[in-house]
Amino acid sequence: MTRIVIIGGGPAGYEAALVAASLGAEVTVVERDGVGGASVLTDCVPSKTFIASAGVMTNVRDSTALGVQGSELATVGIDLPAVNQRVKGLAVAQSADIRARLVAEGVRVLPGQGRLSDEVRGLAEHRVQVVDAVGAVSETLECDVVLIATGADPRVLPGAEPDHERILDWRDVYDIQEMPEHLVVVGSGVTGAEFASGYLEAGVPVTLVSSRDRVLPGEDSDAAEVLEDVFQSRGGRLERGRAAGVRRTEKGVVVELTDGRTVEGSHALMTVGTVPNTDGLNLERCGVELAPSGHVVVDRVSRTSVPGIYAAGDVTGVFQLASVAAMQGRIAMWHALGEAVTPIRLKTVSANVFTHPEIATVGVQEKTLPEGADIEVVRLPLATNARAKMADLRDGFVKLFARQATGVVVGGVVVAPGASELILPIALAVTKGLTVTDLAQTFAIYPSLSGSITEAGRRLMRADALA
Ligand SMILES: Cc1cc2nc3c(=O)[nH]c(=O)nc-3n(C[C@H](O)[C@H](O)[C@H](O)COP(=O)(O)OP(=O)(O)OC[C@H]3O[C@@H](n4cnc5c(N)ncnc54)[C@H](O)[C@@H]3O)c2cc1C
Ligand SMILES: NC(=O)c1ccc[n+]([C@@H]2O[C@H](COP(=O)([O-])OP(=O)(O)OC[C@H]3O[C@@H](n4cnc5c(N)ncnc54)[C@H](O)[C@@H]3O)[C@@H](O)[C@H]2O)c1
Repeated sequence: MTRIVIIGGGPAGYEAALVAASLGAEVTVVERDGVGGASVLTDCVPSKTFIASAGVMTNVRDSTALGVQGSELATVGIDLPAVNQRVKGLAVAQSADIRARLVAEGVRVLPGQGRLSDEVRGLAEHRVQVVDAVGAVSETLECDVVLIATGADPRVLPGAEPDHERILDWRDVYDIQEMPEHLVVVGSGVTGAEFASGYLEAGVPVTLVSSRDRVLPGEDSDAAEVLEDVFQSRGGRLERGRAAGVRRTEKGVVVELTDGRTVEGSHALMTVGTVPNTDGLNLERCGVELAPSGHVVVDRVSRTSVPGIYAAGDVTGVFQLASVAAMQGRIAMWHALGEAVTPIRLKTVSANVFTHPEIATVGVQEKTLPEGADIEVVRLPLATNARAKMADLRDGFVKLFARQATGVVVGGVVVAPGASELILPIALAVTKGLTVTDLAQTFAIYPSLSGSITEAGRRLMRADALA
């Protein structure tokens, strides 16, 4: 029986464990904080749960336009301790569910910090030590396959170290007892944009410090523009600049920018990226290659430079998404256990920014298209959609990319409330090589936002030259 040790129990680790167990391997997961990983306990699940509450505030605020009375923002508010309790309760419950599933499938779950302890490089067998809370080795596991799935932690900007009271990272926010009087979010990547949008929705004055020309530099620029416009129209403040440091004052915090300007607030939320968790794993000693960024280098079937050692998830820096982490983990196990496996296809990954409105993307994107590429683009503003008009939704659009010659759909962007749900037909088309005609001939519900997707297909459909 193949013996597998997985270090890290987040989506990469637990999904890999489920696959390996179903294929008859002997599987041990070593996890230092809790099954479900940062994804479930501190990052993805908690932030989306918080955003669910904040989003209700937006619905209330916007309902006046639909003729609803008594919905003035002054009369509603967020009960932060109740929201925090809900966030933490849900995370703990989900972690327990995943743990129970692993145990039911015969996976051994060991608490502790895992580290490789191969004494000689290149052996077919590997060793993993489990270190307990006081630093003692509680067990040494011998195995045929190791999966490194240790995730990533918040990057700390020197001079802006979180004090976890006023200078926060995104894992601290569920411990504060009162809503910030004025939140300064530093960093406008996906994490910064989501929290800035969420707190603004919840009624907190927010300043977003963005070191780039546009927030969300990795996203479609039209989508980022919509987001900036909505953020500012709702009272959010954008401050272009790079933070050099953050210091506490008597009343709150001062964010110092590199050009000498300052931004004051009651709290600062640091969202300046992540660092992979590779410290103390003995990777270099065992010959596992790391990129200059510190991420573990893997190929498309999650192999590292050492036979029998795989890596998956945020520690690899390949698209930091729970869905990608999980797929990399599964692929690693299919490969290690001799199953037929398709190498990961990153162009088919769909991703969503949970702001208001949401931004969902899949496939090729405009900014990465080479000059003169054989790609046609159509963009339909949400404001032209009948259902959107009924719900008074004005901000957003559907964008579709297709090959000119064949009509095959190769990418799309949806900016709308619920874009995370609306992207699926485009993702399916991209994954399965469906054409704009396939989309155009699909019945969408009338009236529905998804009608804009089939309409985009029709706009790109060409007359049949053979008709
Ligand atoms: C604020 C925020 C919101 C996000 N929202 C989304 C979202 O909506 N959708 C989405 O797809 N992605 C989201 N992400 C990204 C997503 O959380 C990550 O891509 C995902 O957690 C990666 O999973 P993972 O298994 O690689 O790592 P993790 O979930 O980080 O799990 C790794 C685990 O390994 C443990 N570990 C580390 N070192 C050791 C060791 N030596 N021994 C034992 N255990 C160890 C850690 O404690 C952790 O529990 C978000 C990220 C952030 C920061
Ligand atoms: N909805 C989701 O799926 C979701 C949500 C959150 C995060 N994530 C993923 O997690 C990963 C990390 O995201 P992130 O947003 O935490 O990190 P990031 O690295 O994507 O963004 C950090 C931002 O901070 C900026 N920055 C860095 N130093 C700065 C400074 N001194 N002053 C001002 N700005 C500064 C950078 O320019 C960058 O735009 C990403 O891959 C992201 O996709 C996904």
